[in-house]
Amino acid sequence: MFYYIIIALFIIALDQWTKWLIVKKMELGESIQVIENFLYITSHRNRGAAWGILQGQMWFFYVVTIVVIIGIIYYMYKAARGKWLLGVSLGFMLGGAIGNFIDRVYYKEVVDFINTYILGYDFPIFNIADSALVIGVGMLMIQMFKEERELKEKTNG
Ligand SMILES: CCC[C@@H]1OC(=O)[C@@H](C)C[C@H](C)CCCCC(=O)CCC[C@@H](CC)/C=C/C=C(\COC)CC[C@@H](O)[C@@H](O)C[C@H](O)CNC1=O
Repeated sequence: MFYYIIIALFIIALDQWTKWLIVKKMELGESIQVIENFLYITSHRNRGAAWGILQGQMWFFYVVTIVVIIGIIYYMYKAARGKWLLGVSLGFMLGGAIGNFIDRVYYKEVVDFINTYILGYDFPIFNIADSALVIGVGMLMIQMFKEERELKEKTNG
């Protein structure tokens, strides 16, 4: 249980440190090429959620994020005992949710800077917290499929 909180704290620290660097070192809209036509660091702000949906609906984001955080901590306490993959995925999601929550409370918008062109499509600019959330969701799905398969094997005898 305790290790998963450490993972979340590490992700929050990394997320907030990178966002602090972007805010301090870069002008809004400034872009630095990392890998041509693939990866750029672009200073960007988003007052909404993914793809900029629900711009400015801060109260909605506060409520949803707090529900998400409480749900993760409860689930971590109840279900993650002994299931390290589940615990790690919850730790990633918790870190990501809190990382963006700090931005929304402090800046009233989220700092984004990872600008990738996946298969030529200009994917929305995101940040470490988003990556941790998406990775956490992905690991949670794997854990669920694993449990599903084990359950089937057990019932099939
Ligand atoms: C990743 C969740 C987004 C994150 O949710 C959060 O904070 C949570 C904790 C609080 C929200 C209020 C609730 C979830 C809204 C669900 C949602 O939005 C659909 C998600 C789909 C997702 C599949 C899982 C795809 C991925 C997208 C992107 C991330 O790609 C890596 C693009 C990110 C860029 O648009 C960037 O500008 C976003 C900005 O940083 C603010 N981020 C958020 O709102």
